[in-house]
Amino acid sequence: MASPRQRWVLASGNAGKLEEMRSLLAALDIELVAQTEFDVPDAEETGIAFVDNALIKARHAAALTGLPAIADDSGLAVDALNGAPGVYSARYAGTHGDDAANNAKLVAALEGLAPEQRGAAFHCCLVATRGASDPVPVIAHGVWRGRVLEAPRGDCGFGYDPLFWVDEENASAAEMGAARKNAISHRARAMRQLVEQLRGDDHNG
Ligand SMILES: O=c1nc[nH]c2c1ncn2[C@H]1C[C@H](O)[C@@H](COP(=O)(O)OP(=O)(O)OP(=O)(O)O)O1
Ligand SMILES: [Mg+2]
Repeated sequence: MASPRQRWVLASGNAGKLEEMRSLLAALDIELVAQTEFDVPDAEETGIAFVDNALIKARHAAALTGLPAIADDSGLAVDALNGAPGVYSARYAGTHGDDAANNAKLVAALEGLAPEQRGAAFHCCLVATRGASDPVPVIAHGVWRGRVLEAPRGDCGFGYDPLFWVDEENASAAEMGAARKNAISHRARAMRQLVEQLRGDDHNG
């Protein structure tokens, strides 16, 4: 008899991320439920590194739901700002999740810099934990390099996408469309690694 379909919690409150994670995880035969469906509040992101915060978020959701969980901690590291805003990307301008204010602050911080001085990388750390005290969480990391534009371009995506220019695509992350972004982004790269590890995982049934 086939085993029942597994349920996993997606430990994120970010609608843009959730949509991308769902489409990137479509290859796995598991039921994905957003943490908000269980009234799980946002975890406090006290970590120094992306992986710290991803672990915090995954364990938090697993502890409150009793289900295995997948979390994403991500952000933009700008070369000219020595890697800032980094893990503080979501609260760069002060208010958590205020994309417009964060983008405006980034544009101002890089004012006057030439294109070759505007390099940046999106990072995505994904963590899958089978429970709140899983001693062997699965960890993956993806990086996507680009340049920060002087002004936003495009309407797709979320966060810093309108400011993130990708030379090889001749488009910003907000212009290339979801399918293309999900083929090449930091999150796509991390998710491919995560799925590969979960597939080869005895504990995953
Ligand atoms: O593909 C992306 N395209 C554009 N911007 C992005 C992307 N990936 C991360 N970002 C930005 C959004 C946010 O400013 C920060 C993530 O912060 P981060 O704490 O991981 O997420 P969050 O607080 O929005 O949701 P949650 O913690 O509930 O998953 O980096
Ligand atoms: Mg967050």
